[in-house]
Amino acid sequence: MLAYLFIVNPVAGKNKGKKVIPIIEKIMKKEQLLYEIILTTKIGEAEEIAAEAVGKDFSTIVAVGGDGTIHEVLNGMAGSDKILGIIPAGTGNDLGRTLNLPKKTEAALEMILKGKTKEIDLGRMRDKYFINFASIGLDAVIASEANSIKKYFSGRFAYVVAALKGITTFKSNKLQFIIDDKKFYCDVLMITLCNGIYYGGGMKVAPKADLQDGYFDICVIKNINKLKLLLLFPTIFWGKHTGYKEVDFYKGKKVQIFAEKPLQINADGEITDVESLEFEVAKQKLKVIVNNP
Ligand SMILES: Nc1ncnc2c1ncn2[C@@H]1O[C@H](COP(=O)(O)OP(=O)(O)OP(=O)(O)O)[C@@H](O)[C@H]1O
Repeated sequence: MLAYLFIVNPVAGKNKGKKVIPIIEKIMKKEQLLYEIILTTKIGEAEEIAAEAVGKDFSTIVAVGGDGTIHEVLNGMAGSDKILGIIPAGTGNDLGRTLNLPKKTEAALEMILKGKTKEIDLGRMRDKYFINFASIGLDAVIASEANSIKKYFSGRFAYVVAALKGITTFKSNKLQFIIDDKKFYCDVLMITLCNGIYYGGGMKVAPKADLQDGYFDICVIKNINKLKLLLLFPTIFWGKHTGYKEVDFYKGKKVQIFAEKPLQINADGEITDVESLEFEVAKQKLKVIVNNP
């Protein structure tokens, strides 16, 4: 049976989530397809709804919202054979940018109904998955600040405001990290494990990242003085930070990070505190509906 479950975050994208519901209903009724729409009422609920849907007769689970909603939905369905559809309705929509998904709801839904899929890697840290990226350091601090102000500003602008605050106040971390079997020790501002290319509302952090290659593209920004950092940071929007000598790139399937003090993690834009920092590319991929498989 070809049935669709739409998990809608009504408050995503400054309430854009709520506005797309009539469009979904109109098209699904016109096409006479079986569907259900469930609205989330609180943080974390999309994961519970998706996990329940895995045991039901839905072929496709559609996340309607931003990167945070997609992150929650995929955590509920990872490891199952269900297909993930995405209707971008967030402020940043960084995964949609990497996947080149249509921004208009009608076009995104049309693509979902065509149902062409791509098998995409997932990152895993203990029992949690991420699809776009996970990062520690300056970025997690900036993202946490951006999350609190993005009710007032657009995704990219909120990130820039938060970045200016973070850059001027942040202190680097001396840490050891191991990528597969190779050990590194340095004073870092941030480490980002990228599956997708973009984050932070369109920053091209890992221009060569490939969602299907089975590897993280790991971007390490070492400690530099604040003035140089102010110059470097905006270049990430165009992927031009790759030319700085303080920026290193690696590829790896497993990454461990050992820090002197506990760090926050930013996974797909959601901030969490964790004790153990161990990441790996998950064994099982996720089928995601795209325009051009
Ligand atoms: N009914 C709700 N009320 C308040 N928050 C909710 C509700 N449903 C979901 N959320 C939370 O809203 C947060 C933001 O969602 P999401 O990331 O999808 O949108 P966004 O922030 O606008 O987009 P993006 O992450 O692409 O910038 C998520 O952490 C999610 O858990």
